[in-house]
Amino acid sequence: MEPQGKEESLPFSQSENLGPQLSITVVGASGDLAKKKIFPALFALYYEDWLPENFIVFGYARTKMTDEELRNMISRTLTCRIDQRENCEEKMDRFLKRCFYHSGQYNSEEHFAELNRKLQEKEAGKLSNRLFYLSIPPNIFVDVVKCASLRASSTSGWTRVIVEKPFGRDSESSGELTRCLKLYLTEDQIFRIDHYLGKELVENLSVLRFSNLVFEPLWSRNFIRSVQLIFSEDFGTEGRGGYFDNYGIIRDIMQNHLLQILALFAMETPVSLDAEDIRNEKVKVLRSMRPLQLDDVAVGQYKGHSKGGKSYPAYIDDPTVPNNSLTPTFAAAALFINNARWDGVPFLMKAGKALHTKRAEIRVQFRHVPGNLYKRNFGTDLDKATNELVLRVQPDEAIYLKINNKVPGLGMRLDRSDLNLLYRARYSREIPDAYERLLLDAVEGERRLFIRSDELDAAWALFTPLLKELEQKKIVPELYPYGSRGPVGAHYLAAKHNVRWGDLSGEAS
Ligand SMILES: NC(=O)C1=CN([C@@H]2O[C@H](COP(=O)(O)OP(=O)(O)OC[C@H]3O[C@@H](n4cnc5c(N)ncnc54)[C@H](OP(=O)(O)O)[C@@H]3O)[C@@H](O)[C@H]2O)C=CC1
Ligand SMILES: O=C1O[C@H](COP(=O)(O)O)[C@@H](O)[C@H](O)[C@H]1O
Repeated sequence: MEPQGKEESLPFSQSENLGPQLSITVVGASGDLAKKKIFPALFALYYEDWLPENFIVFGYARTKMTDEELRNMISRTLTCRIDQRENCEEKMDRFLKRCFYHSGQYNSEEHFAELNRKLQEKEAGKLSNRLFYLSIPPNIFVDVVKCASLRASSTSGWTRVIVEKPFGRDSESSGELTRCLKLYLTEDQIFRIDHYLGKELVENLSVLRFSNLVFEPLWSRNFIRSVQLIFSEDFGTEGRGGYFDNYGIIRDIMQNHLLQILALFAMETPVSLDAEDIRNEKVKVLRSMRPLQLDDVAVGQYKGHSKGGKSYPAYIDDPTVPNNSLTPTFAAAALFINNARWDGVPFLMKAGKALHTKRAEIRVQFRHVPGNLYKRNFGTDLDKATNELVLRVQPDEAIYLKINNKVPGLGMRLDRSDLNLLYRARYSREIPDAYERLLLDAVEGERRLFIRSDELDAAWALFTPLLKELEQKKIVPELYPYGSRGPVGAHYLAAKHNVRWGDLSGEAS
């Protein structure tokens, strides 16, 4: 049965926190992310009364649109977990009445001054906080931050800016972006989003470790043999090839999403749950990492493939991708943390597009049981008998622990079994989208799940030399068929570190 615990913080309507006016401006409102994620997340928060009673949303982009056209766009494209709920249409009508649009250029102070006038009109002289969500390509981040901060900042409350990734392509460009953003904003105003930090299972990682006696004592090189962070998508870069070719899978997924999970996983116990305490510990992990070498990685790129009468394109078939592109769509890497807790433990990362399945998970493989009394029951492959803790981030969120168990009956036959916490069986409530959690945190000024500039610097310091080497040496990625399990190089990499990929063991729960 689902637990009936009281929520720690209450929705606004229940806490009677009418508070100041909140004005959210989605810059790039005509774009893919705004339609797919941001407006649906705002509506879901509104539906569940998490937003203050007096909030408004402005869309801003170059595309000419009236308020009514923006509202039509939102309701037409809106698909979210609330869709089938009671009163959804009625609530949607009320939500849409709070949505407005202003068309302008991204580098025009005058256009942001016009936006400011419209915002002031709606805010009607009340104490107002303003949140800007930069859902635009990175080359215009600084223009927008400049214009918005000079011409459309709140004069009575706070002004915060959510910045989407990518935060640069390497240490240098990321440092330059940070320097330029800080000409107009303080670090406290910048909310760098990594939506993986807003995923339920990623947030739960610390709860699992720090509030269960059975896990924390095992969380070190003494008991853990390897940690695997796995991201796979069963579709290619369709429609985003132009962006992707300039970044590649290491920048798109590893340097941010997987590395953030690694830092959370491996950090020492923070002094408190305060954002700065947590981020201090994450930075220490990132700074303790062994520099990445070329032989710590395997890269791949998908090629065309036909299956069941259907043909799937190669990466380079995308018209926006040059046909001699060496950009990896798959990478596996072995990372090490040079500290007392993790010395010698491989943290294996694997990320790929156009693979056989869509999945994101954290797999913790434990060491062999020393002097295992039941050794002979496992045959020659003792690796098959090690415990493994799996946090399946998506799809179908779950936490399960692989254990050895006696098959009931006479005699002594052992079996691999799971202690399984499957979220959909345990909790009847829906899991909020990561963007809902992160938007709400930004509104509430909770920075725990956002990336601080020193974390970003440390993340780029780790990956930049490797990325440069791959590019300078023109390393040719190993081709793998669309829809396959990826290049064989990933297996050699794991084998070099004496481990196997848990997701390919055929035992995934
Ligand atoms: N889409 C996704 O799934 C994800 C996106 N992101 C990041 O979020 C941000 C937004 O992504 P997404 O919505 O896909 O981006 P889009 O390419 O859809 O761009 C968003 C809007 O920005 C404007 N725009 C696009 N290209 C240019 C340009 N060259 N110069 C000026 N304005 C431009 C367009 O609005 P108009 O022409 O009306 O001004 C467009 O509607 C990006 O930084 C992206 O990397 C991050 C994770 C996932
Ligand atoms: O940041 C990104 O994430 C998406 C995957 O996000 P998910 O929440 O759907 O798992 C990925 O497709 C995209 O390439 C990348 O930029």
